[in-house]
Amino acid sequence: MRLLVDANVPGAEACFGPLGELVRMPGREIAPADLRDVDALVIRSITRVDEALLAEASRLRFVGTCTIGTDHVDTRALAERGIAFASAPGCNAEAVVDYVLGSLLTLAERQGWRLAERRVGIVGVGNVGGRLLARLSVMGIACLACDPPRAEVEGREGFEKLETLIGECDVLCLHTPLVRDGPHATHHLLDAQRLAELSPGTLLLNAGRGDCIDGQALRQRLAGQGDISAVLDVWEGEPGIDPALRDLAQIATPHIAGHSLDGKLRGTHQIYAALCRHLGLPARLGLDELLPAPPVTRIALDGGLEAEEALRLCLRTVYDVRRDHDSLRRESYRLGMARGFDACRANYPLRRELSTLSLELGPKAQALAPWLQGAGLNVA
Ligand SMILES: NC(=O)C1=CN([C@@H]2O[C@H](COP(=O)(O)OP(=O)(O)OC[C@H]3O[C@@H](n4cnc5c(N)ncnc54)[C@H](O)[C@@H]3O)[C@@H](O)[C@H]2O)C=CC1
Ligand SMILES: O=C(O)C(=O)[C@H](O)COP(=O)(O)O
Repeated sequence: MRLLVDANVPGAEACFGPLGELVRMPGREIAPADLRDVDALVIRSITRVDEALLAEASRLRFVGTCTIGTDHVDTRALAERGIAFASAPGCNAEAVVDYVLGSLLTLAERQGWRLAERRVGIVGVGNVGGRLLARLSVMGIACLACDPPRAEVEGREGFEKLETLIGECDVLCLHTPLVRDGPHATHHLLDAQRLAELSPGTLLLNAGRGDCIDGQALRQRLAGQGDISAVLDVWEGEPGIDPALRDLAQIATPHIAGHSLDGKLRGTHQIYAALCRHLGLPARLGLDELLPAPPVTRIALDGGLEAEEALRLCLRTVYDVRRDHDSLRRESYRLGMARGFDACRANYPLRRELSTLSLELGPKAQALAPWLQGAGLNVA
């Protein structure tokens, strides 16, 4: 069996090597001719799998994406050809929540506010939004949730309209998939009109898909009135994103919100397990065998910090979102936008999830235990 695997899929040799001949390629460069003799294709979000890519893929029987999002895959075209498909739901959701909390606490520090004073609106309450809602709620942060597809199935209780979130929240977090049509389409979900309705002082964060916001309208809103802030991890036209929008966003990162090593290896392992099932083989390799020990495992706090400061400190021990903001600026100036954007992602430094950190609290810090545990730390 011949497997073609994106060069940015970690753990591929250990997982897929024993199953057949492994070929690695940068995901954006995979072309129809590369699939001629390939039986299984393993990708991330940057390889568009459509009719054109499949034109010469007569041997292809399995496509797996080690990502949550699937908008880059024409699943109907695969089904029509009898090609099995698998994605990795939830694999990097914890990493995205770490990113969101790290970004909010960074802006709170820069702009002089506290998370406790803010009401957070979460749009898209699935694996990512649901975990974010759970963590913020245990931390006592007021939240409103909007998820019309879930409300339709589960009932409206606990869900609000997008207009309510826009009118009542200080922070709006977008965690929706990109859906181009149908009753719950998300393409330009935040269009010029909805962006205009955001109250002054609102913080808008997008870690879903870039096309869920009208980027040109957001640029105009940020540049024109300068009264809202934006944290953007995803963009229209990646990797050649709008440099003006990059400069206007308070935090601008190159689609790395989910890029913890834990999240990426979970994604690889989920696709490995799906491919083994497809082949009727046992998945012999466990996820634990892929994950290395984290470089920092314990941190001790003795008091003198209030809860949000303590969380900011712990988060920055495992992951500092400012590093990714700085590297996008630096690399996009050095190499040009598209090459710089992709270079940050290809050379992404080691990042572990907050849950890999155990926290020891001295007697004076014990009162913080439930709040910090709710935020995602293991409190010893
Ligand atoms: N920036 C990054 O690195 C990452 C981005 N993502 C993106 O975030 C998206 C969400 O991820 P998950 O939570 O894991 O996906 P999920 O599929 O578990 O949840 C998505 C939720 O959005 C809801 N939704 C769909 N249409 C909606 C609409 N019009 N308005 C409000 N809610 C709507 C769905 O009902 C669902 O509950 C992914 O589809 C992916 O595109 C995911 C992981 C990493
Ligand atoms: O899981 C998803 O969906 C994502 O957006 C991924 O975190 C993106 O990973 P890459 O494909 O950009 O490596």
